Amino acid sequence: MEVGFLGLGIMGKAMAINLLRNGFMVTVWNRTLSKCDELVEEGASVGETPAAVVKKCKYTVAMLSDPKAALSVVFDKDGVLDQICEGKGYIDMSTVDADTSSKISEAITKKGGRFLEAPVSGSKKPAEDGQLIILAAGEKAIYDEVIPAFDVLGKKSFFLGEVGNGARMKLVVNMVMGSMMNALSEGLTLADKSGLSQQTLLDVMDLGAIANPMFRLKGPAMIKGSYPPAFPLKHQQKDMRLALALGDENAVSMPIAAASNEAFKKARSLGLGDLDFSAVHEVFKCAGGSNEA
Ligand SMILES: NC(=O)C1=CN([C@@H]2O[C@H](COP(=O)(O)OP(=O)(O)OC[C@H]3O[C@@H](n4cnc5c(N)ncnc54)[C@H](OP(=O)(O)O)[C@@H]3O)[C@@H](O)[C@H]2O)C=CC1
Ligand SMILES: O=CCCC(=O)O
Repeated sequence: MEVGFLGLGIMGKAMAINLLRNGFMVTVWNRTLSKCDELVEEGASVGETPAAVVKKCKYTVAMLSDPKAALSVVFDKDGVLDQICEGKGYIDMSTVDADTSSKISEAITKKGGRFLEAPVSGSKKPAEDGQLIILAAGEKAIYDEVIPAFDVLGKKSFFLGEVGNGARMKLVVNMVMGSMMNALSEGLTLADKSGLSQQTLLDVMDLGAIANPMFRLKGPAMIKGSYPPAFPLKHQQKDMRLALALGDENAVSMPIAAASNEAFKKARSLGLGDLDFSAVHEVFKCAGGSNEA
């Protein structure tokens, strides 16, 4: 199967490499074109523009930072819309809101193309290992056709119905995850200020009902103040913002998510946006003071 891939950031690069290593022919494009070089070494071809990629491939996948990027790659000059037509499919795996996804879907289908949104749960390592969780929605026929690619990228795919449901599900999941990260940061800071060992706190939690892979993976690095980016904090704050907007639309009160969003915003204002989202811990350390050296 020949697949186009637009967006070679942390996630897109790992996903495109996985496709190449599993026998797919992949044509890549990235706004910063030099990022395509590593993919070429893995056997990819390069398209000069999103339109050139769509022209060449029956299916094109996008993995872009946010709604602005997702819209720009479709609607701008030399974008996806220039070449999308009957017989071609566009699969947007970026995390965006349902409105953005619907706008893209409408424009693609108006030109005879087919659209699937398919945001993912799972971060850099699951992307490298083909262990993502895929939250697809849109046209079922294209979903069925691209299952071989999803089977390479992920460990489980869900088809959630009409366009927008994949985006909504993804935002709810990340809203919970972001709030959990804030609770962990607060707990680590409280333990430290109370004279307790932060590592012992992690050990205790890992044996009980609130044990989870995220605390296990991120906790030890957070104690050390180390935040190499797997999921950039600026993207987590974007997801919190979009989840809060979904709450507004549905009159759902979300005080925990709102407080967490404030902490992520504060972290961005401290220049931590490109670090891992666990760097929100620094906000709590600043507010609470730290007994760590
Ligand atoms: N990292 C993670 O753990 C996860 C991320 N996600 C979601 O996946 C998406 C990608 O995340 P990730 O790979 O981490 O992000 P990165 O920041 O690493 O990569 C973002 C990508 O978007 C491109 N981009 C940004 N703005 C524009 C624009 N205006 N026009 C064209 N391209 C643009 C970047 O291009 P350039 O290289 O030129 O800057 C880059 O290819 C996001 O929606 C994120 O929320 C979902 C699950 C997990
Ligand atoms: O959107 C990012 C999700 C990160 C994760 O699921 O670990």
